[in-house]
Amino acid sequence: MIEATLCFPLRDLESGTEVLLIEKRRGLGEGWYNGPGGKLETGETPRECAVRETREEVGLEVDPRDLEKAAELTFLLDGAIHTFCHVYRTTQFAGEPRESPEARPEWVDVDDVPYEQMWEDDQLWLPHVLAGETVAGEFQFEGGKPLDEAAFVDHDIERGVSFDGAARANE
Ligand SMILES: CNc1ncnc2c1ncn2[C@@H]1O[C@H](COP(=O)(O)OP(=O)(O)OP(=O)(O)O)[C@@H](O)[C@H]1O
Repeated sequence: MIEATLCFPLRDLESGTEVLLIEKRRGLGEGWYNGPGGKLETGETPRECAVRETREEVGLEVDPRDLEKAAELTFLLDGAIHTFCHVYRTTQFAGEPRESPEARPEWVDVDDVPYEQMWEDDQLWLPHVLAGETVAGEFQFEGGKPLDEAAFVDHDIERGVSFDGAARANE
């Protein structure tokens, strides 16, 4: 099983709230929009991973204490867990987004997210994350690897879940 993270930086403008998305340039989900994120390295906590991936992919500095846990997503492929993903949002960050070999960053209005150019499951959970809610979701794909060519067949979503238990403070 792959353990991964996604981080959604948010900023308030007079025109509304914007989220920093990336257009992924290589690897899983290439060509699609997503948040900065990726797989945990050995010995790394999910928060540390989200901080590192946000720095590496778009050049923003985030303090792990400013990351708010927003979702836990389980992606199943042909009945087995393929990826478990920790999702964070933050309104606190330093620096200006810059391009990297992995990603092209783009601020988009939260009401204008390009769901048709994203993973099919994103439209089911990301609106809640962007609205400040918490989500636990399970998403089933079928048809063999790679995951981004498999068919999305079923899902189960719980909203308003708590991730704040003391034992989970580092997640
Ligand atoms: C199935 N539906 C999905 N919906 C939304 N997001 C999804 C996702 N499935 C995977 N993700 C995310 O996609 C990133 C890939 O991780 P990432 O390490 O960049 O993968 P990639 O294969 O490019 O590997 P390397 O760059 O070699 O590490 C990682 O944040 C992961 O949480």
